[in-house]
Amino acid sequence: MNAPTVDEAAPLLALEGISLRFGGVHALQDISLAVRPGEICALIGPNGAGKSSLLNVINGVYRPQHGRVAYRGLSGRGLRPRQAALQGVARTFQNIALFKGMSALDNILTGRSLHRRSTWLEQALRIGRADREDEVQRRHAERVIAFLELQPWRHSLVGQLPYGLQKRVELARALAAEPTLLLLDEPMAGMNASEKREMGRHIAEVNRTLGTTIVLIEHDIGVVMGLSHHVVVLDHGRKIADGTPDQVRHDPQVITAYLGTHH
Ligand SMILES: Nc1ncnc2c1ncn2[C@@H]1O[C@H](COP(=O)(O)OP(=O)(O)OP(=O)(O)O)[C@@H](O)[C@H]1O
Repeated sequence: MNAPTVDEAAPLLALEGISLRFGGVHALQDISLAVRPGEICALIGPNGAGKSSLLNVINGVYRPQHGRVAYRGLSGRGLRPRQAALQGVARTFQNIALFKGMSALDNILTGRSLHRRSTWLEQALRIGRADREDEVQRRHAERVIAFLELQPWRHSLVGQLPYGLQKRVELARALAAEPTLLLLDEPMAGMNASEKREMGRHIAEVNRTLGTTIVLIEHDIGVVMGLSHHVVVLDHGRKIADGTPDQVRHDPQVITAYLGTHH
């Protein structure tokens, strides 16, 4: 997979000195990092390193005790989740969070909710703007479905789809929101090798074709190194490396953390 040229402009997202505690647990300690527009940035590290917590700080689910989050000209202790969504941050979850009894298309349509102008009453009665909007949202969802090659399953109930396709529907739902920054929490967890290749291809395509900036958590180092422009390594809540895949691959601290010989 060829990495696209990454814009050298100012960061889209900058974290400065982020610390997050849960009681006595220091989930994140003094984390600073910058994500440039158009890049795929991977967060890697052993279990419990703080990767999911960091995604939750970025999209405002967790508010750090210390530090600043700067995103698209907004800067502060962190965004609120709704503010983050309105500012173009979308995410997927480690454990699939879809409506299993609904079709793939209807799940993907839920990703369009922020783009609706009609009130819930207009939507419930299917009157006024709601009717016209339905058509627009559906057309948009169909474009995402085509882009991620999900057409054969658009009317299938999500709960009946194989795991790899459910993960792709979840990616589609996040993409339906037209995000500027897409956060993917283990998009390939639990997949076999060919499903991982397929998902890696789609993620690269989203980045390359739509220009979406992506921060992803992934455990499979082979996948990460082939897909990402930028890799940040966390261990026990601290950042231990930050650089290109090649720089990180040869970092002695990273090798030690992964071999687990320093604890
Ligand atoms: N809501 C919470 N309440 C209490 N402790 C938490 C909470 N969320 C995370 N933690 C703790 O913070 C630390 C970092 O957890 P986090 O889930 O961010 O790590 P991770 O790198 O994503 O791990 P994994 O790879 O296992 O998903 C862990 O010690 C975890 O137990």
